[in-house]
Amino acid sequence: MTKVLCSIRDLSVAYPTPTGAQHALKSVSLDIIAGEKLAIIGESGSGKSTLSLALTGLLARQAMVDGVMSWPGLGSAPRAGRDIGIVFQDPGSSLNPVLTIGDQVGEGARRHLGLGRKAARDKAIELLSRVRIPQPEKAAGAYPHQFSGGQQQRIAIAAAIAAGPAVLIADEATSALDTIVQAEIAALLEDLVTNGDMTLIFVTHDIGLAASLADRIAVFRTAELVECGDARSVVNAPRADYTRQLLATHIDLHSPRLVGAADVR
Ligand SMILES: Nc1ncnc2c1ncn2[C@@H]1O[C@H](COP(=O)(O)OP(=O)(O)OP(=O)(O)O)[C@@H](O)[C@H]1O
Ligand code: NI
Repeated sequence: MTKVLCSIRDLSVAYPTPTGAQHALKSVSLDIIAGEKLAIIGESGSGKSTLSLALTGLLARQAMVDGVMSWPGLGSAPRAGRDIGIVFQDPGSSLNPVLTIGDQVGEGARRHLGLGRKAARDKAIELLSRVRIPQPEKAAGAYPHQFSGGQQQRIAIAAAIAAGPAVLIADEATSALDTIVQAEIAALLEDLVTNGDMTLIFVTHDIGLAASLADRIAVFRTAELVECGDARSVVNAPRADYTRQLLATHIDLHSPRLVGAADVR
């Protein structure tokens, strides 16, 4: 049975600009199902990050918000860091260069789960091993610059899931990485969700990556949700012209991956 984790109805978000309010989301309605992997795709500026921030409760102060967002699956709005974790494109911006990664990963567990120093460190080591950082005990004492970009992103993911959130949002979390590392991070996210009873919201430009990872795909264009459905149907039988265009562009660029991932014939 499907359980609705979050129900979004007629959500609009606008930002003030010198020429008046500009919509980043326009009357978006969407249900997020508990335990699903939902990909949010669309071109730059379509509102994907605005939706991530609205879900996390981290919208900019000047954002004007209308509509309803309810969390029947949680009972109340999620607390950022506790019930909902988020990782961004650039792990450098979420990791503090002067703190050991053990301290950073353990921080969420200390703050939200009330663990003491020693327990938080043990938890950090467990999480680092879960995101497959080699030699996690040793790694816990090291600083971010001692790791590659892909490893830093794994560390940021470990920190985001430290408090055991129900939802993890990965906002272009793989975009800055090369293709192989990108695929590894996507596989890690998939594994964490499958084995961790978590809902994954995966924001990307890349319909191929969305098709290979997600159960459902929501397609955004200029602040509007143009279609949302089962990943296979969105890829094999898109309803919106815009989705067809995205697929056509993708097939030009990377047809083998998309074909392999989604059985497009
Ligand atoms: N804090 C802000 N203040 C003003 N305008 C903003 C703010 N954040 C986003 N916008 C505007 O809202 C629109 C949607 O932005 P958003 O970041 O949600 O898009 P996106 O789909 O995530 O794009 P990208 O793929 O480039 O990350 C854009 O026109 C953007 O310029
Ligand atoms: Ni974005």
